[in-house]
Amino acid sequence: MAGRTHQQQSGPLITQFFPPLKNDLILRAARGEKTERVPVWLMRQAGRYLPEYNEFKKEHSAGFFDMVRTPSMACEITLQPLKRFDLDAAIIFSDILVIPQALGMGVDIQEGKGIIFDFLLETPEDLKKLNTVVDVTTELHYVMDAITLTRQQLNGRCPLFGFSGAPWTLMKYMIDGSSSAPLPKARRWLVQYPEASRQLLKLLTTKIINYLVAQVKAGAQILQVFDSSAGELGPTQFNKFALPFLREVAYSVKERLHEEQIDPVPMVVFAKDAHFALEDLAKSGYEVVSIDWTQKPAHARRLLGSQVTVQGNLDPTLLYASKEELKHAVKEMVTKFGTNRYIANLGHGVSKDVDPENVKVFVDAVHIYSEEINATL
Ligand SMILES: Cc1c2[nH]c(c1CCC(=O)O)Cc1[nH]c(c(CCC(=O)O)c1C)Cc1[nH]c(c(CCC(=O)O)c1C)Cc1[nH]c(c(C)c1CCC(=O)O)C2
Repeated sequence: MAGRTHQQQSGPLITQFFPPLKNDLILRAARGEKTERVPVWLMRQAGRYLPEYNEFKKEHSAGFFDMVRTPSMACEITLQPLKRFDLDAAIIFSDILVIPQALGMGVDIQEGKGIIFDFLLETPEDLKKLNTVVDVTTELHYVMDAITLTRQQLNGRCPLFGFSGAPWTLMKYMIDGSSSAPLPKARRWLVQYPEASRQLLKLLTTKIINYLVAQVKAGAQILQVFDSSAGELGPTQFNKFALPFLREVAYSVKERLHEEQIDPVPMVVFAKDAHFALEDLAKSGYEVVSIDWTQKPAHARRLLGSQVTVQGNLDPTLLYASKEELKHAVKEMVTKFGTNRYIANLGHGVSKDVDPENVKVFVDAVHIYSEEINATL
């Protein structure tokens, strides 16, 4: 499968050729095709639980966003977990907060302090502070450069994920400043300022679409949209303020790629804790629905139907269990989901103090058990 893609470089489209793909398991699983084993990757597979990540950061005296903004560094960190584990996908090292940054909200991430914004959106008046005309494809060019470089360095080993935060989750961070704000003002905005909320969500949706299309042009082979704060909304608010924008992202990205004669890529939606939304998510234009660990595999499958692939959902804390317990949990997970239309992952990201050896046990166990199950079919 030769990976042909186009890359926009401040002018006409140029056609780029990347090394042929040797492992397309995840793309096949996303499209609903049979796979000889279940593909596996982990959210936050590059990061602080890897000693080589911490060493790299120290050696270069680099802050998190320095590394994100330097393509050679982002590329090296993206590849770190692939040197240790038999993963079936890479995900570009970056963050969902680059979009608020492009809109003019400075954000930093500091050890021990978490996320720090220069300012937050307090009232609709503050929307005037945003750089609404920004072209994210030029402003975030470093992400596209990192994707192109990483795709070359991967040398066809496995597909590369591009990603973005979802409109609601980005709105939530731009108003509340973190995932654990004591007084959730973002939800209050939806009630008090529904029109301004829609205006902000619409703005984010437009930027996200442009950003995801640019990532595909740069070489991303599959995309994930993180709606990590979806579960904070009840079903009514989710249907009004999250789902329509998630749908627009999926349909518009596909339409834009089609218009520009670029091959479509599978899209994954991760709406964390949105139990009530599974049936709607299955019809929202994404090929894959990623679920968190609080959902029962068989029940989730039933609600999602047979037209989408499921991704997930091991409880991330099981990476602290003994190797035997972990293997048992993986076996149970793969057995319950079955080996068709399934991508194994955690139900959320890897925590920073997990033993990398257990990540290896997780990845290998998915491969071993899914091959065993397939052999009996
Ligand atoms: C909500 C969210 C963010 N970022 C992201 C989400 C959605 C997924 C989720 O819910 O976890 C997504 C994200 N963040 C990161 C990636 C890289 C790709 C990957 O390996 O999955 C991805 C896909 C790297 C990162 N993003 C971050 C790190 C740690 C940075 C460091 O080295 O200090 C990494 C590796 C920082 C980050 N960035 C964000 C948070 C809450 C934090 C932690 C802040 C803290 O507690 O210090 C925002």
